[in-house]
Amino acid sequence: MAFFTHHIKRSFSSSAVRNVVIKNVTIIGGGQMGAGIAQVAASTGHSVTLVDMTDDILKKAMKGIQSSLRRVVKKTFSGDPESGDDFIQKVMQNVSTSTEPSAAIATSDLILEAIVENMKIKQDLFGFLDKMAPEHTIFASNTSSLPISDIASATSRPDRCAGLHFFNPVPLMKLVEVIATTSTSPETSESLLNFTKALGKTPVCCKFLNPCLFLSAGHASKEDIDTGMKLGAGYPMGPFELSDYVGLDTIKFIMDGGKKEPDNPIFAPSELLNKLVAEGKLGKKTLEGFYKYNK
Ligand SMILES: CC(=O)CC(=O)SCCNC(=O)CCNC(=O)[C@H](O)C(C)(C)COP(=O)(O)OP(=O)(O)OC[C@H]1O[C@@H](n2cnc3c(N)ncnc32)[C@H](O)[C@@H]1OP(=O)(O)O
Ligand SMILES: NC(=O)C1=CN([C@@H]2O[C@H](COP(=O)(O)OP(=O)(O)OC[C@H]3O[C@@H](n4cnc5c(N)ncnc54)[C@H](O)[C@@H]3O)[C@@H](O)[C@H]2O)C=CC1
Repeated sequence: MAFFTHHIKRSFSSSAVRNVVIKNVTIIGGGQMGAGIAQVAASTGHSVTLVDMTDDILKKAMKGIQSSLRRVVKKTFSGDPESGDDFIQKVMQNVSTSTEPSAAIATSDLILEAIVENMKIKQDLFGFLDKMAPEHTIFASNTSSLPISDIASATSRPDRCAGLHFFNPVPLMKLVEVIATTSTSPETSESLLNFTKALGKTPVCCKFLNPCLFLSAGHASKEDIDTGMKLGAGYPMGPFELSDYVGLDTIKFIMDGGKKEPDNPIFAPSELLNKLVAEGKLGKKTLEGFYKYNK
């Protein structure tokens, strides 16, 4: 089990002299995390633009948001389905989508990146956004494992860059890490902290499992490990189920990122994980990973 040590957690002063009140949010990357964050931000009255590479991806993201909202509304508006439908409609009106983000960026208070877990691609994106965004705009990354300071180094505004690390599934998980680098200004941290609270979330720390370590060491089958962690440790999912849920490509990016710590067994390469990713078996999203899933 490894903690995300790249992420420097801090306590933030509540006496910031001035900060940006985040109202307009552009989210780059409409995959499972970006769509979930868009849903929560829109549900709490923020104006959201969700950006991805194709209209098809964005259509799928909007469909996902709508069906997740239906699940939420079933509980929060039980007994009053009409109000539930109204709520969904209002939330959906708060989200627009685009493959060409320049107009949204020009009015954004926050640009939150939730694209593929790759440093070069994230740096390229941040460098590009830096040229287009207004001066006050804060940049945040949802990265699982990459150092925020390296991503921020692609911009001319490291004081307005930070990590904002949500957990999957975003609509249900209360945790968010607000990650300040040594360059992040207190005002930026304060703004993000206030934004996080406005979303109804709480900043706490997170932990992560490398299940392949246990499997390759021959300790047990994946089924037994998952059962043990659920029944014995009280986890809602075992590590293999959770890895499939997160996405094995994302898990591999995280593990590969650990190469900087070659002596740390947590990041030991896993032949099984590499094989599954090479075969396109990325977990739940491709209907096969460690386990097989029905549509
Ligand atoms: C990689 C990183 O950088 C960091 C990370 O995110 S690590 C991942 C962190 N996430 C976790 O640890 C998740 C662990 N898993 C869980 O908490 C649960 O298994 C789970 C909430 C995902 C699913 O719960 P479950 O009981 O197995 O399944 P299910 O019955 O489908 O869902 C439970 C409830 O949640 C709701 N739900 C599940 N997913 C939802 C979603 N995306 N949106 C809205 N509601 C959802 C369901 O509607 C259901 O509601 P009811 O109780 O009213 O029926
Ligand atoms: N999956 C998880 O459980 C968690 C993931 N994260 C992090 O969130 C980020 C996104 O992860 P997921 O949503 O799971 O990935 P995903 O694969 O579901 O979605 C990524 C999306 O980004 C899009 N994209 C890639 N490059 C782009 C670009 N240059 N411009 C616009 N869109 C682009 C892709 O088309 C895709 O739709 C990663 O950094 C990941 O490490 C953080 C917490 C949990």
